[in-house]
Amino acid sequence: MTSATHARTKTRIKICGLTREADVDAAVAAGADAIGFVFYPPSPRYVTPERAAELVRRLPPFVAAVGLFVNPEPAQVEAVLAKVPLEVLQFHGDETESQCRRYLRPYLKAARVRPDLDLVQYAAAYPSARAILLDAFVDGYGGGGKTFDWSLIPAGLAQSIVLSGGLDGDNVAEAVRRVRPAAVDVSSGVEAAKGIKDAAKIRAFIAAVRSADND
Ligand SMILES: O=C(O)c1ccccc1N[C@@H]1O[C@H](COP(=O)(O)O)[C@@H](O)[C@H]1O
Repeated sequence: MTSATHARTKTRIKICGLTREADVDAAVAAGADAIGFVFYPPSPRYVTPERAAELVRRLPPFVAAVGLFVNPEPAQVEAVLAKVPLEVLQFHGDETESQCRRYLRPYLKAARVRPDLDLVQYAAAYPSARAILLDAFVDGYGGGGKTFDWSLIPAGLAQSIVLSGGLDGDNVAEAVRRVRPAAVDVSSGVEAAKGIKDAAKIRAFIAAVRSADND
């Protein structure tokens, strides 16, 4: 690197929907920045607070635990927070800003992207969000392994972007080069089956992000 070139800020990487010790260990070993636990009971990746607490204990310092919720009752979030030391909350449903910020934790607000969604207006409704997580619109709220048209992402959103939706080891480098998100989030694209991660796919995903960071 010459004095005229600058290293890019590295794209943060979240691996979501973990249910097994081996998958947590694989994600950490591969260099994930954050691990996500799904507290949405209809999801095949759902974990109980007790199970998530066991898995979080394996995390080294500075790997963040993220809790994913869809339209939760406050009592559900409080019950999880009483048992699981989560650094960040992820709201993937139709929660309002005041519903997201009542827990006094950094949070990501998911936008389910489709052509008729005004993302600038959407992001403006969540000024307290740490980032807006962009996911494809799918039935059932998320985790569907579906990409969306990245050209729908406007420049100059007020918050940082976490890009998700159908990312995998084959497409994430292009996604990072085109969107330059603050972070990427993946579930289906690093799985052998729903809720069962594949260590080789996790490694390939993270290597692809890092190669794009260096372009
Ligand atoms: O993973 C789930 O089961 C899930 C359920 C409900 C809402 C969101 C969910 N996952 C999140 O969806 C996006 C995209 O995931 P994928 O990579 O396309 O499978 C991601 O942010 C997951 O955290």
